[in-house]
Amino acid sequence: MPEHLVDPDVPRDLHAFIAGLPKAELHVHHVGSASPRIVSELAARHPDSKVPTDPEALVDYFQFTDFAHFIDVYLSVVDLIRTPEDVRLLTYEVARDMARQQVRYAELTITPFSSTRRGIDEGAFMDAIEDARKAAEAEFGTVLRWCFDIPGEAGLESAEETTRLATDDRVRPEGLVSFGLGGPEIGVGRPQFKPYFDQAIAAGLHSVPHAGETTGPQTVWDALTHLRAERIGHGTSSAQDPKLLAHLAEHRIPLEVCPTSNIATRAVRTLDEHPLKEFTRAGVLVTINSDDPPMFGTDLNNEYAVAARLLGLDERGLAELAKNGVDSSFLDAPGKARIRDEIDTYAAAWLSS
Ligand SMILES: Nc1ncnc2c1ncn2[C@@H]1O[C@H](CCC(=O)c2cccc(C(=O)O)c2)[C@@H](O)[C@H]1O
Ligand SMILES: [Zn+2]
Repeated sequence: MPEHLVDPDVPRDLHAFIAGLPKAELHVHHVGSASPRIVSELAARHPDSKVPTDPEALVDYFQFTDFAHFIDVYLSVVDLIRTPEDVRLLTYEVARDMARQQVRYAELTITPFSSTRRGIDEGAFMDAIEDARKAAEAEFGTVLRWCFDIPGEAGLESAEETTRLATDDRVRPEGLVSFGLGGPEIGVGRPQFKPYFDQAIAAGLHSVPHAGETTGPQTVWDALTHLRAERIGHGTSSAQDPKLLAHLAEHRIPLEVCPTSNIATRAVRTLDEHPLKEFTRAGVLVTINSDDPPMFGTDLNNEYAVAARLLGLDERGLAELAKNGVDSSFLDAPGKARIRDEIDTYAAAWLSS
């Protein structure tokens, strides 16, 4: 593990336990998962870009003054992905990084609109991700599924296009399981996306919008009411509304919590102010995720270490947290049972050694 990711407040032993713990990741962005090596490789291929080619310089480049700055930088990395081969390489390498962290199953959020509008052919794009998905499963044993998200700030044209790509049987990829909405929330109300989510849900997709990351709890209510959200991306500001917390707990709507992301984008001031503990205290089902790990200088294992510290968890608690991820996923029942068993077997062996 990189030394900067060893939380001194978490015992070394617990870090080691997390590193080997089988996990599911439910909230992680495709382009946002590009490792510094991949980003610098792509930046070198496309020297007209403002993205640094030196991995050291990337660390500074990935320091964000606020959420809008983060999205600017994010889009400069999106600009580096220009060919179906870039897409395939990125997807395959992301799966390799996941496998190293014992991620058995991941729902990867992809924004196909951003690629098709930049000129990548839609059929070639779908072939590239599917090809990488199959290779990753065969070679690394990591099962990937897709969430296609609308980049809300790009307007209803992006909603229209994303919905078409997600629902047209001639283009939608086999691995697609869910439909999302990302990007800035301020000035991008959730209700306007209802018709698109209705279509996606009618086509069999699960609804997983981002909400309450950079705006208040009303956005989470809107995602539940208008977009029929089955899980909430972040949902951070839900902590401000006890009725909402009770609703999420009662209806077992999981939150996809990404603690380090919230600090890096300055959605939350410090980790100690992060509401994760308030969520669990209110009985809300939480899952732990990494969002855009290299951009936020983190990885999924580190997010589990952060959660262990914020929630005061030991090995048993961490195993339960990993099972929350599995239970909240859109994997089929036998697949869920298999990973749950693996977690139990791993934890039992660890605790008896
Ligand atoms: N923490 C996050 N919270 C929210 N979203 C996050 C997070 N991390 C990553 N994203 C991704 O950022 C994209 C934003 C893309 C976007 O806004 C945009 C606007 C105008 C034009 C274009 C374009 O492509 O031309 C794109 C989202 O779709 C989402 O997948
Ligand atoms: Zn996200």
